[in-house]
Amino acid sequence: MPAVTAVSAARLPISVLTGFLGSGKTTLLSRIIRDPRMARTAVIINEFGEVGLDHLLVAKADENTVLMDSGCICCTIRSDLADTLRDLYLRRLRDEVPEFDRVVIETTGLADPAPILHTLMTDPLVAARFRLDGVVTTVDAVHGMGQLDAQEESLKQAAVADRLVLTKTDIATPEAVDYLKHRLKELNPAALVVDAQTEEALPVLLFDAGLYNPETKSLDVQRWLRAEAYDDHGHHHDHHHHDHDHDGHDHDGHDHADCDHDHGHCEHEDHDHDPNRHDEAIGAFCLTFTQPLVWDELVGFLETLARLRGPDVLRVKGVLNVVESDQPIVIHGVQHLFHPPVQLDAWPSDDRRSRIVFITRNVSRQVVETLYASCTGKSVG
Ligand SMILES: Nc1nc2c(ncn2[C@@H]2O[C@H](COP(=O)(O)OP(=O)(O)OP(=O)(O)O)[C@@H](O)[C@H]2O)c(=O)[nH]1
Repeated sequence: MPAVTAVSAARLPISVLTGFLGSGKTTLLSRIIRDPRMARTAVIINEFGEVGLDHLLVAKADENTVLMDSGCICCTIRSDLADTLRDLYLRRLRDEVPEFDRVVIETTGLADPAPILHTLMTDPLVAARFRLDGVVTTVDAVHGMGQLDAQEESLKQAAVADRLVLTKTDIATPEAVDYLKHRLKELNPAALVVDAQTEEALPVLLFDAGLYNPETKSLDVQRWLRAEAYDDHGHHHDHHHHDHDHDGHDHDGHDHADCDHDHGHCEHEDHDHDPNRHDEAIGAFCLTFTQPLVWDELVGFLETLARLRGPDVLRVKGVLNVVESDQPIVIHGVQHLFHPPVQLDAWPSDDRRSRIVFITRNVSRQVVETLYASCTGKSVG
C-alpha cells in the first residue's frame, strides 16, 4: 500500500491564478485584495505597479511586501516561487507579517501552470507548509475564443482549471458569452464557470476548490472530483459532435443563427472543421472501475502513462477503491508528477466505484484504456 498522507487544515491552501495575456487576472486580483471577505489572504504577484495599490496601501513591510487595510498581504516574487513562499511562511511565523490563511499566486499570461504546480508538489519545504487548493483561470469573453483557437497555452490554462472566470462579459455579446461557455464546458466539464461581472460573491467562489472543505472541516471528494460532470462528456477527439447541435441551437435552446460573426465567435461550421483547432487535442474524460483496483497494478499503469505521455497528461484526479484498503484513496497528478496519495476516513456515499478523471492532450480515452489493459491485464469497467 502507498504511504498515504493526511490533508489537514494545517497546510495553507494556495490558489494559482492564471489566464491568457490581458484576460483580466490583475483586475480580478485588485478586486480580491479590496474585498473584506478576502482578508487574511497573501497575494503573490510579479510587480506592484500592476495592481494599483496606491489607495489601499497601509504599510510597506519591505521592498517586496505591502500590507493592505483590508487585511491582505501583497508581495512580489523574489528569486523564484519556492523561495518566495518559504520566506513568506517564515515571516508569518516570526510575526513580521500578519497571519494569513491562504495564498493566491498570479502567473504571467503566457505561463503553463504545470511548472508552478510542480513546485508546490515537489519542493519539500513548500509541500510541507502549503497545499494546492485549485487553479483559477480567467477567460476573456471578447478575445477568449480566438486565444483558445490560436494559443495552446490558453487552452491548457482553461483545461486544468478548477474555476473558470469569464471576464469582459460586459462588453461581449450574450451569444459570444454563451458560445464560450459551451466550449469551456466541453473542454473542462468539471470546472465551475463564474462570470466576473455579475457575480457579487466572486472572490468567495474562487477558493476552497480543493479536497479539504473548510466549511465541513473534512475531505470532500465529491465536490473536488465532480466526476458526474463527465457523464455527458468524454467525446474527446470526436470532431463532429462537440459544441453544437447542427440545427443552429445550442443546449440552452438559444438560437445562434444571428450572432455576431465579426467577432469570430459563432462560425460554427468553421470551428468544427478547422484542422488547427486545438480542442480536439485537449479534452477530459473519466474512467470508472467497478471492481476494486490492485494498488501496484494501478501505480504501474500510471507510471507507464507518465513515462510515455507525461507532458500530455495535463491533470489526473481520482478516488480509488483498492483491494488493500477499506478506505478510499485519493490521487492527484500534474503531468508526470503525483501528490502523495491521501486516504479518506470513509466513502462519501454507497458508490464505491473507482473514478479517475484525466485531462489530456492528444491522448484519447481509448489510448488510456488500452494502456491500462496492457499494464494490468484487465479492462476498464
Ligand atoms: N470591460 C471590461 N474590461 C476588463 C475586464 N477585466 C479586465 N478588463 C480590462 O482588460 C485589460 C487587461 O486586464 P488585466 O487585468 O490587466 O489583464 P491581465 O490578465 O492581468 O493582463 P497581463 O498581466 O498583461 O497578462 C485592462 O484594460 C482591464 O481594465 C472586464 O471584466 N470588463
